[in-house]
Amino acid sequence: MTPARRLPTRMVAKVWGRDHLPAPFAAPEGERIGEIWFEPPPELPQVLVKYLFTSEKLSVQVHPSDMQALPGEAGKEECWLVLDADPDARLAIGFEREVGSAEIEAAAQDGTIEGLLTWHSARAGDLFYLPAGTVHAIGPGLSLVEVQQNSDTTFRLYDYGRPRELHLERGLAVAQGVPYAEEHRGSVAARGQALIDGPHFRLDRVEGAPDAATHAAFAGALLALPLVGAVVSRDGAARAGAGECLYAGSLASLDFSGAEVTLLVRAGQVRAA
Ligand SMILES: O=P(O)(O)OC[C@H]1O[C@](O)(CO)[C@@H](O)[C@@H]1O
Repeated sequence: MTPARRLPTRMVAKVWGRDHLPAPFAAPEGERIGEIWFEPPPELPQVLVKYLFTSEKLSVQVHPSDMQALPGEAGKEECWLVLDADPDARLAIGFEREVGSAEIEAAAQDGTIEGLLTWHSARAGDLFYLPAGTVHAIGPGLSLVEVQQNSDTTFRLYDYGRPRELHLERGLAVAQGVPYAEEHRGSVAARGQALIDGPHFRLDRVEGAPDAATHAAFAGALLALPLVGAVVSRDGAARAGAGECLYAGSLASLDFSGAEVTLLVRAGQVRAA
């Protein structure tokens, strides 16, 4: 088993990102940072974890499943755990009513697609799981952790006239014109510790040290992201504080005595095609 180590981060500038990030993050002078990625380690290549910080809307977009992805691409299911939200922050997931492909296409072209989507209010602790094919957009004023399949395959349907590439044809081929299923929405208050146990990844939120059930659920390779406090490897070689991410070969190799709130992530049972 390779020793635990802190993962390198990658800051990604986005038109919808922020000039000023909440502590402990800091955007380089003059850069509008939207995403902070933790580079997936070779021992756990299936999942990618990012922080997202918005000041404007993301594109209206959709991702393919593994089955729909072309060679060289990967499917992308994702979930969002909201960390902080402006009082009026919202995100769009799914349609208000069933819509056909022709209607989605026309609405993407004339910009009315925003009005066809369901805009959900978002507060700290809210949780949203997005199966592939779910049309979505994240609104301004949100800080969240995104756990996703390790894939960068995004099809933009509409981008508010911003000069970025659209992928209408491929997006329409995978977009599901249906309302968002309520079962995919949750919260820390309602779900407690085990937040998502899906085909592609598992996400837990642990306060203090993990209990026996969590140890059983995280027997193999995992990522530990402290939100409050710090996690260290028992050999003392690696440490992560808030805003950082540790890779470890097993949960048992980590010491949580300085941890207050930590996210744990591991791969699910389905391997990318
Ligand atoms: O195309 P945009 O608006 O930059 O959004 C892309 C981003 O949206 C997300 O898919 C979240 O919905 C991120 O994983 C991705 O990097």
